[in-house]
Amino acid sequence: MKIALLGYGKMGKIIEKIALDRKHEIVLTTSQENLHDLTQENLQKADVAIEFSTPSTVLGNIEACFKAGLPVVVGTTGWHHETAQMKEQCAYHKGALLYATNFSVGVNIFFHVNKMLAKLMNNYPYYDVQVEEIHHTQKLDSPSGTAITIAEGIIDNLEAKAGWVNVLTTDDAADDANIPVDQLLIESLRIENVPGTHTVIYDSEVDTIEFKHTAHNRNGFALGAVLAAEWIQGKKGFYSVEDMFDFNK
Ligand SMILES: NC(=O)C1=CN([C@@H]2O[C@H](COP(=O)(O)OP(=O)(O)OC[C@H]3O[C@@H](n4cnc5c(N)ncnc54)[C@H](OP(=O)(O)O)[C@@H]3O)[C@@H](O)[C@H]2O)C=CC1
Ligand SMILES: O=C(O)C1=N[C@H](C(=O)O)C[C@H](O)C1
Repeated sequence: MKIALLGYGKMGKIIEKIALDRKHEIVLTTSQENLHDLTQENLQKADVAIEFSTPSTVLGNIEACFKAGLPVVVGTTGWHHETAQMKEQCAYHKGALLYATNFSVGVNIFFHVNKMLAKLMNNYPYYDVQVEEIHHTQKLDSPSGTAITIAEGIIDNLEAKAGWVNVLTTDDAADDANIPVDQLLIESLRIENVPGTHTVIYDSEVDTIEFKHTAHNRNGFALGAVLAAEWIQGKKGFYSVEDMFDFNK
């Protein structure tokens, strides 16, 4: 498979290595330095694009792929409020897009169990719940896309919570005193070199239940993105990673 890497930073470089190990070819890489290479002609040399850039550049890159008729796998986070618009664009261009806030198998298992746990916790209303995410200090968006997916999984399944609010803190003690009880707190912490840690915390007066995923490195995210690029070949439509990792089977 011929791959265009849109965004060639921490993730783009690991994706390149894994793609080459899986016998794929990289025909285009783009970063801020060579944006002039992002032409229809260059995109059309690829079978698929893998997009890991920035929240402010992702939408333009997706549209460029749609216009070039190129399927695109999107890992960039921080654009969840534009999902409906991108779905419309995808349909208009008869494009193919697969998006995940997190491509690792472990986190996708976590997403699945998180929903089951939230449903169960309706029976135990004396537990309050919050989400904590920790990432490296270069991260541009907060909360993380993964934390938003976790929060949505809780809100859709736990009657006590109707929405989420984010607090970005520098220490480990977010002041949640002013947060309405029907809102789910997502606490974001930024600590050097942390690839991504997410914890769902159910707390009562007598105990605490913690459900936690810790990424040891970025390889799991990158492998999932390459698997998604293989999966989307020959497909049309707007997909989420749940279509690829179907845990309901
Ligand atoms: N879904 C998932 O599983 C995961 C998602 N992510 C997300 O992926 C994104 C990228 O993460 P990461 O690689 O760590 O970030 P980096 O900052 O390391 O890399 C971002 C890259 O995007 C490049 N870039 C900037 N503008 C453009 C543009 N217009 N077109 C193409 N590339 C551009 C930057 O170029 P330059 O170097 O010149 O500045 C840089 O190479 C983030 O949104 C992050 O949250 C991260 C890990 C896993
Ligand atoms: O920026 C990152 O690094 C990561 N971003 C994704 C997110 O926002 O959830 C996925 C992963 O946690 C790493």
